[in-house]
Amino acid sequence: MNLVTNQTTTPLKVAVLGAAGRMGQTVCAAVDGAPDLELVARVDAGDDVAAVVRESGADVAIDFTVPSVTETNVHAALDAGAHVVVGTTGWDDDSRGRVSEHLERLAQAGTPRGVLIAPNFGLSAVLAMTFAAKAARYFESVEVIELHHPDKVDAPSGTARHTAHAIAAARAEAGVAPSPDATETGWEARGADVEGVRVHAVRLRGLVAHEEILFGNTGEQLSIRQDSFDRVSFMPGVLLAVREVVSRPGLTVGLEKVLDLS
Ligand SMILES: NC(=O)C1=CN([C@@H]2O[C@H](COP(=O)(O)OP(=O)(O)OC[C@H]3O[C@@H](n4cnc5c(N)ncnc54)[C@H](OP(=O)(O)O)[C@@H]3O)[C@@H](O)[C@H]2O)C=CC1
Ligand SMILES: O=C(O)C1=N[C@H](C(=O)O)C[C@H](O)C1
Repeated sequence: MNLVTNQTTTPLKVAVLGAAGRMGQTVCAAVDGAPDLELVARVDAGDDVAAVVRESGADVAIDFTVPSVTETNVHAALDAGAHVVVGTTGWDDDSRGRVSEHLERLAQAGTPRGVLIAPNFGLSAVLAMTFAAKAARYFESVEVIELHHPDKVDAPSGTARHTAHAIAAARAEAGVAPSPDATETGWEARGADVEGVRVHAVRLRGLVAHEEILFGNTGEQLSIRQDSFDRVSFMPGVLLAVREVVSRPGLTVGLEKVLDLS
C-alpha cells in the first residue's frame, strides 16, 4: 500500500564561506533556490568563521575561499559543530591527514561529522577524470592540459592534480612505463610534473574551467575534453555533496565517491 503522509522535512541549514567570491555568490544563489536547504550565513574574509557558523546553527558549511585559508576554515567549522563541503583547492596529504584526525577525535567524542572535499563538482569534469583513469593503462603517452580564467590564483588546477594522481595510480597498478620523452633541453616548456604526468596550465580571458586529457599510442590518439562554460555547472554537484555529507562521517575526497563512479 502506498502511504502518503504530510510529513515535511526540516531544511538543512547552510553557511557559505567565501560568499562574496565568484563561486561563493553562485553557491549562495543555488542554496537559496533549493527548497530543502536554508542559507543561514554568508561568511567573508575577516569574519570569525567558528563564531558565525556556531551562531547561525549551520548544519553544513561550504568552503569556496582561497588555498591559504581553507584548512583553517574547515577546522573552525568542525569545531562549531558543522559538517563541511570543500571546493577550494590547495589540499595535500598532510592537510587532508589533519582533517581526518580531527574527524576521528569528533567521532570518538560521540559527535561524528563529515567533510567532503572535491576538486571539481562539475559532472563533466568528474566523468572526464573517471574515463581518464580507466583509459590510463592502455596508452604509452599521456599529458593533461587545464585551461582557466586568468583570475585563478593557483596552477596547475586542483582538478588537473586529481586527474594526474588517478592516472598515475592506474598506470602504476598496471605496471605501465613512464610516458616516452626525449626532451634534453627546455624542460620549462614541458609543463609541471605531477606524479610523472606532464600538466600544462593555460590562463586566458574568456575561459571559465576546462580540461583536456591526451592519450597516445603509435597510430592512434584519445582526447577526453570537458568544459565548464558557466559556474552554474558546479551547482548540482555542490548541492548533492551538501545533502550527502550529513550522512557520511569521516573524510570523503572526490565527488566520484558519492556518484559511485570509483
Ligand atoms: N571544486 C570546484 O568545483 C571548484 C573549485 N573552485 C575553487 O574554489 C576556490 C574559490 O574560487 P573563486 O570563487 O573563483 O575565487 P574568488 O577569489 O572569487 O573567491 C574567494 C573568496 O574567498 C574570500 N576569502 C578569503 N579569505 C577568506 C576567509 N578567511 N574566510 C572567508 N572568505 C575568505 C575572498 O575574499 P577577498 O577577495 O576579500 O580576499 C573571496 O571573496 C578556488 O580555490 C578555486 O580553485 C572554483 C570553481 C569550482
Ligand atoms: O579556480 C577555478 O575556477 C576552478 N578551480 C578548480 C580547480 O582548480 O580545479 C575547479 C575548476 O577547475 C574551477
